Amino acid sequence: MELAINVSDLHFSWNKNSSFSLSIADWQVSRGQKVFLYGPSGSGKSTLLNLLSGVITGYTGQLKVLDQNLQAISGAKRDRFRAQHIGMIFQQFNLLPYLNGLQNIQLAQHFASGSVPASQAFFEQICTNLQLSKPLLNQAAGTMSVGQQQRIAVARALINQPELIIADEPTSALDSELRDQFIQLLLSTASASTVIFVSHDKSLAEHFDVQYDLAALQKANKS
Ligand SMILES: Nc1ncnc2c1ncn2[C@@H]1O[C@H](COP(=O)(O)OP(=O)(O)OP(=O)(O)O)[C@@H](O)[C@H]1O
Repeated sequence: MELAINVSDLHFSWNKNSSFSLSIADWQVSRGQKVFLYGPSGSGKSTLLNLLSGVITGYTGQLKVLDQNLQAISGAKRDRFRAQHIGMIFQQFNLLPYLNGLQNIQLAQHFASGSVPASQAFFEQICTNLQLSKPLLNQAAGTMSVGQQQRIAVARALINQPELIIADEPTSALDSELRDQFIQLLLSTASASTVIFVSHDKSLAEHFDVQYDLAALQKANKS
């Protein structure tokens, strides 16, 4: 079984005085698996995602993401690895408001320079799946509705065909019907990728292959 994520004896604290620490003794995610990760506020979901994407380091134990030990390489290499292999979707989408939809998507391609550029056919497939019309691609992101921004953010995360997609509470601004539609859209467009999707909302778990409660994952490992 090829692994996308392989964790053993992972331990992380923000600093010596921090009351919070994240410890996972053993956790594996296979390539292509669609994973739902939930847990209450403050349980460490964003901290774990930041470790998985190499945004933070300074942990002890083993953490391999797509067979790469992100702590063993330089910050610049980590940034390049993230741009080329990981697509990220955040709660606030992080689009640049003065750029249009297309330019926001192209930014991801710019940062991933060195990887094979997406073909026009793949770009068009993403636009069709995510219902991104030409007028929307030409519209400034700052003037888009939340749902439109979200679809642009997904296109940006998928355009480099990353092996791993990390989504941190990307549905919190949507009502429940749009939430389900959004997840189906994301999972069908990212069918070849491993997806780690984080939310407080357990009712979304049914869309995924496997679900983890982060608090239980930590406790189970301690017992
Ligand atoms: N940069 C930081 N420096 C120090 N402590 C931090 C930092 N970021 C987060 N923490 C602490 O780490 C703990 C876990 O936070 P984290 O954001 O990972 O939780 P979460 O499960 O994602 O929460 P939420 O669902 O509310 O977003 C919290 O106690 C938080 O205060």
